[in-house]
Amino acid sequence: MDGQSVQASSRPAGDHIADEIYAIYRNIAGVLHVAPKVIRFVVSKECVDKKSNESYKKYIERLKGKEFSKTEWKRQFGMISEDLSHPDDLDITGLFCLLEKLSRLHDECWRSVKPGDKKCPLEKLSRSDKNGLPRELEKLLDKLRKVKELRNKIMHEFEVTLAPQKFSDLKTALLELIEEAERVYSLPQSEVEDQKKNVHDDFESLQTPDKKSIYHWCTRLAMSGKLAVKNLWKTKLTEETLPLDNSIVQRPEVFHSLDVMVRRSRRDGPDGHVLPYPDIFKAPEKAIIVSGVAGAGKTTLLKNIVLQFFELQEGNADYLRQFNQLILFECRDRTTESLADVIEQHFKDLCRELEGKQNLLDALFLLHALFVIDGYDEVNNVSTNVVSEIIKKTSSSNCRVLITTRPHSARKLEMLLTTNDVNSTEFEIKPLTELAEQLEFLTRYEKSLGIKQGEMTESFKTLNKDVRILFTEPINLILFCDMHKHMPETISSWEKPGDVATDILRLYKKLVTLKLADVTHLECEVMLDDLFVVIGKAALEFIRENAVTFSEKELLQVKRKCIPILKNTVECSSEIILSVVLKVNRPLSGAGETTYTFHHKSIQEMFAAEFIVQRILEDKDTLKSILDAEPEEMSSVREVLQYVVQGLSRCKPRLLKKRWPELKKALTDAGVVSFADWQECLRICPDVEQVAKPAALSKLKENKTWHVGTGREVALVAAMLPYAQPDLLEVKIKPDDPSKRRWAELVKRRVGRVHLVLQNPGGDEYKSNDDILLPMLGT
Ligand SMILES: Nc1ncnc2c1ncn2[C@@H]1O[C@H](COP(=O)(O)OP(=O)(O)OP(=O)(O)O)[C@@H](O)[C@H]1O
Repeated sequence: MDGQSVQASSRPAGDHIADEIYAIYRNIAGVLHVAPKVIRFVVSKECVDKKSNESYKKYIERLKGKEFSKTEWKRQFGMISEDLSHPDDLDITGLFCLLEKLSRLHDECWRSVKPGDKKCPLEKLSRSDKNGLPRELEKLLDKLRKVKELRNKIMHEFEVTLAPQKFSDLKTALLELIEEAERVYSLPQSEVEDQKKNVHDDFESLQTPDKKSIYHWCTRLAMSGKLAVKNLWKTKLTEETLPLDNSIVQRPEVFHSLDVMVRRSRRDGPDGHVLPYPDIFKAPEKAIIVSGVAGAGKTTLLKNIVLQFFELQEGNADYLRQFNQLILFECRDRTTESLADVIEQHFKDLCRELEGKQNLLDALFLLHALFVIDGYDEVNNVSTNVVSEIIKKTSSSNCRVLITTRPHSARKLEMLLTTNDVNSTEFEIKPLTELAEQLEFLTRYEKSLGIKQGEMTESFKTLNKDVRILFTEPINLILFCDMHKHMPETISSWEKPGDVATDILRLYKKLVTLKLADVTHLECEVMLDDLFVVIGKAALEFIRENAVTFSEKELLQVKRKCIPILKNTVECSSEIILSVVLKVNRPLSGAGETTYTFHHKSIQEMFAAEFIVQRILEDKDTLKSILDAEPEEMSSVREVLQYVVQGLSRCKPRLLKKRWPELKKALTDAGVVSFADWQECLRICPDVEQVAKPAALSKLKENKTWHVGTGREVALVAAMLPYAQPDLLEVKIKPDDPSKRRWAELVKRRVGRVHLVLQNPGGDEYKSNDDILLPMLGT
């Protein structure tokens, strides 16, 4: 439903609108209320052998003579929850799925029983139809399909939603369905007449819209809901301000269409199946989790999906047609207390009407709405209630949830969904590992930022492969744009990945210095270091509480701490510094107070890490006292600790060695335990042997065969081999993928065989691949 009003031709506009409203009301109530009633009746006839309190799962298991595992059930009956025993909560799609699967299963039952051989579990359901012939369900399913198709058109295409003719089409389709059911199930004439009469009565009662009915509110939403939400979000999401120099780009212009990998279970990691991101909506599950490391592009993906929802045109973003309303909520929000408040932000005008808020909420859950929730890893005491409310209500509605999270909170999220009986599938954002993808990504920004064509991409190509593996996440590519703009000379000096992170903080200092130079001639270097410590400390305090937004009041406290440092420089105000480091955030919903954030959470984490590194360098306090975190706060500082390890390894490797037991304990307390966790650490600290060791040992514990498929994995395995050797090492790579240095390290460190499969690029099957083969000579 598009939510646009079609203009009247010759009649007064008021009349025409009223006609439209009536038509929408009837159509919606028809598909949401009357049609499911009729289909439920048919389903009840198919299920005469099911005991009334028996769940469909138990019933099907009884017929099949075997139990379903959770995953099997999820795969085959995604829409039907495991303990559902009555179809009241199912809409037309769910009912269709149930009837289709059950009828096929019943046919299977009859086929598997030879006459006189064994007892058929179906005692009441008859195999013959009214004419004594073997029952044939295809025609019934066709009639049902017709109803389902009508429903889809009414719910998804606004021109159809307001077409009066569809109301009578629906009635005809339902009456035909009843007649077909009469034949298949040999129904007595009186029962058929009763059913038909009910349909007539229901359609009659819908002739006069009832303003108190929930379908009236569904109609209101269909008329103006989408437009209201579009007005709320479109301008706010269309532009994107880049982290450091506040350049503005148009989001749709720079959007790089990301791929995702399906994750069957958290333990096994992605199953290697790569899909374009729109395919996530093909999953049958109600909840879609999109996970990805810091800066992988989760929020950006959501924002683009929201924008595309408002621009639905023929052939574009078809995957969003299944939804007719969209609600966006950010877990970092610390002021919106309930789902009703979220609804009010989205539909201000409608909510002004009496009982509007509650009615809209109920109507939304009847319609096919998509709840888009960003950043579950950032959930706080307030937003957790809103998220729980959405998930609870989703379980018994037609809505779906799309929710993003960093990987470490995915397990908690999955549990929240499972306990609320909402099934889910997780998709992990695929890192941009290929040079071609990275260049394509940068080219868009080059164009949007007005940089000479090829200038930035050429500079990127000069990076050695070892450094390039750091740029597999969008946030790092964005920071590369900043580096290219402000400190192009440093790019050529990068030899190792660790060189890059320090330069990001240097870049901030340079930008603040430039700003300060406008107002003072004083030497700022020491002062800047002190200010960065104050800001880093504040960054850490907020992260500990899982807060990425600060209120005006909280910002004031930081400013106060800056004042003594700035005491001699009258002209320098703390505002100048903070304006470079922080960005002003008007709440996306337009309601509530203005807040402040770092340009990106990763940058907040880098600042916090820098503060910790400086404190460790003083070598006075324990890490525990520097972190000052409660046990339950430790998981929030996980990425910060990784940056600390990286920073220390670069500036004082000996100190890192000395403080490693403390750091390792802190990392473990922060939840770094499995191989996947250590691997993530190793991505940020690729040359740190202290990290490589636990990564290697945990990997070996999980698997004795190691697979290597990308240049990034070559580096990872090369770092781990000194500490553990797998039984089998299978390398399947494109010859140009790995860095020469990392590949040579891998070959040298491997004790035992390497099973190597080289995937030469198409058209170059006879490539010599000397770079890969040379290090292997003599091994
Ligand atoms: N698909 C994309 N196309 C273009 N730019 C992107 C894309 N994804 C991310 N970016 C850029 O990278 C930055 C970081 O991405 P984003 O904030 O979406 O990451 P995230 O995964 O949500 O990170 P976090 O977990 O730290 O919140 C964005 O501000 C945007 O500039």
